[in-house]
Amino acid sequence: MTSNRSTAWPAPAKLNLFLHVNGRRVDGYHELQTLFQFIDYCDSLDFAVNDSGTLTLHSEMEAVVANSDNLILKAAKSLQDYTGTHQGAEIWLDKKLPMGGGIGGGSSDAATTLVALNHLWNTQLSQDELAKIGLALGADVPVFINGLAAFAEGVGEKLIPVEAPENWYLILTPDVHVSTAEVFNDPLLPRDTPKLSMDDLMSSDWHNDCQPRVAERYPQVAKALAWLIEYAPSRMTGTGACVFGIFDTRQQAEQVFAKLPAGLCGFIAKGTNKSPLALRLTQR
Ligand SMILES: C[C@@](CO)(OP(=O)(O)O)[C@H](O)COP(=O)(O)OP(=O)(O)OC[C@H]1O[C@@H](n2ccc(N)nc2=O)[C@H](O)[C@@H]1O
Ligand SMILES: Nc1ncnc2c1ncn2[C@@H]1O[C@H](COP(=O)(O)OP(=O)(O)O)[C@@H](O)[C@H]1O
Repeated sequence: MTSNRSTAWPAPAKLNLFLHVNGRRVDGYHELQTLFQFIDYCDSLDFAVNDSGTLTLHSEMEAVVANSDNLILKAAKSLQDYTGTHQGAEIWLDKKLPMGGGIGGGSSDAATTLVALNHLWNTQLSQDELAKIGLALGADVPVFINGLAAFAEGVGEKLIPVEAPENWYLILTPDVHVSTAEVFNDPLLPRDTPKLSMDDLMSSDWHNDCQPRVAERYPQVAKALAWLIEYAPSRMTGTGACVFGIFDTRQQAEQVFAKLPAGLCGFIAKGTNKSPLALRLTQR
């Protein structure tokens, strides 16, 4: 083990408690309104800083995604380029979050890399500067950098912190990869949900406009939702494929989890309005 290894930087997952599609911009991107909340289910990253400037990543996910395509190395390189630092890092990723399921693991890994290396390299960028670098890597990176549950607008970059109920969730992970681009290119995707104002945020009808089309095209998602909805209010997160059921207590979530039939997989997590990454920073 390298002696200067800084360990256990969390990269939490997120849920989109709702995802409303309000319109389509001329550049083809969609105007969204969404409510991001973190859950206490995380990837974990270790970092060892070096003076040679080299960036290396150790991860079992290399079998699925080449290291050169990994958002962790892209984030570290972006921070080097932006700050001009000559420092590098050896990075270890313990991957727990299912990939491509709409819970934001890649974006969260990128955000944790930016926040941790800004700290360990002492490059002293502000949160806003880190969020700007992060946005170029993915629309969901800024919320992970800010570390607070947020109402988001635009393509997800305009963030207003909110206190959402910190429920317990049973999250089901259908074994299917849903392409975000494919969902947004679907001619039948509803794109006309009226915009909410902050005042009616908590009292309005929360839904996910992508859910009906994804459920229709992916029977595994439809099956997970059909089962879960029998026990709790349930929705899809992001563009899928994961779906979550909402519970008041861990015990209620566990009772339903115990009934999970063969062929469905999932996990239990607690919603949290302050990211475990933000908590890690304050503990330093
Ligand atoms: C919609 C969200 C909600 O959290 O879905 P999930 O990725 O979490 O499922 C995200 O903001 C997704 O953001 P991000 O993950 O950066 O999207 P990308 O993969 O870059 O988008 C792939 C493609 O989807 C389309 N796209 C994406 C976001 C958006 N607001 N409008 C779009 O039309 C674009 O064609 C884009 O090229
Ligand atoms: N560190 C990473 N973790 C997860 N996915 C990554 C990572 N780096 C690059 N990717 C790529 O990003 C894609 C989307 O990842 P992820 O964030 O898990 O999905 P989603 O945005 O649907 O939650 C993956 O399928 C993978 O190709």
